[in-house]
Amino acid sequence: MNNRALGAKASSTIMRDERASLPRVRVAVLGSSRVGKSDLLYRQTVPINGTPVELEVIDVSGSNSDKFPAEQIQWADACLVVYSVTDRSSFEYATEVLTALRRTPTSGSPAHGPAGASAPMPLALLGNKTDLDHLRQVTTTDGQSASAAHNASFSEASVADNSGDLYRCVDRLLAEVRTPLRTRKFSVTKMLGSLIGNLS
Ligand SMILES: Nc1nc2c(ncn2[C@@H]2O[C@H](COP(=O)(O)OP(=O)(O)OP(=O)(O)O)[C@@H](O)[C@H]2O)c(=O)[nH]1
Repeated sequence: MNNRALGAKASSTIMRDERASLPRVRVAVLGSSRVGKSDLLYRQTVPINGTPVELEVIDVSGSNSDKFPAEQIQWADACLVVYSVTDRSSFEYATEVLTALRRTPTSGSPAHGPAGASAPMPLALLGNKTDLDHLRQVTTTDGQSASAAHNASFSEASVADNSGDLYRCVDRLLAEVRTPLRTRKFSVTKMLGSLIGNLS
């Protein structure tokens, strides 16, 4: 193995080790077929309320996109429900999913604190494919009303355009996820820094 390969291996090990110790936040993506879910999926380290967490955005619809994945959302810390603004039936399915999610008791997933101390699951509704405005079957007002009725945040985006709307939508959703306490580390450096700061 040459130095470059060794270096790459070492840094990937460090990244893996760092990631392994981070609290994990999982966002479940739900929605009908062909609404654009696969472009939404990612995994990366992000800060939530100042704490770095390992964020996973995962499609839980599986092969049968029109069946409510009750079991798969049990581990989720937040849900992102997606429809296409060009497909009325995908919007209707999204509103059914929001209703079902609001009825589903939240589990004791790490980001929601100890089991039993359940807070409402943070939900976001996302209308995708706004670049196809001429084919619209769902108005912005429809989306806003449905999200307000289910206490979900609302965004529209063109995921294909990669305009940053998606990240703003996920950011808003994450702001509602309580910071996981499970593996938060006590920072001696920070504590010393603030002590010295207070003394000087
Ligand atoms: N015009 C446009 N097309 C999009 C956009 N997002 C996704 N698509 C297209 O929509 C089609 C379906 O996207 P997918 O990501 O496969 O949809 P999905 O929801 O994962 O579909 P399933 O795997 O069947 O559940 C693809 O051809 C995408 O290229 C968008 O913002 N605008």
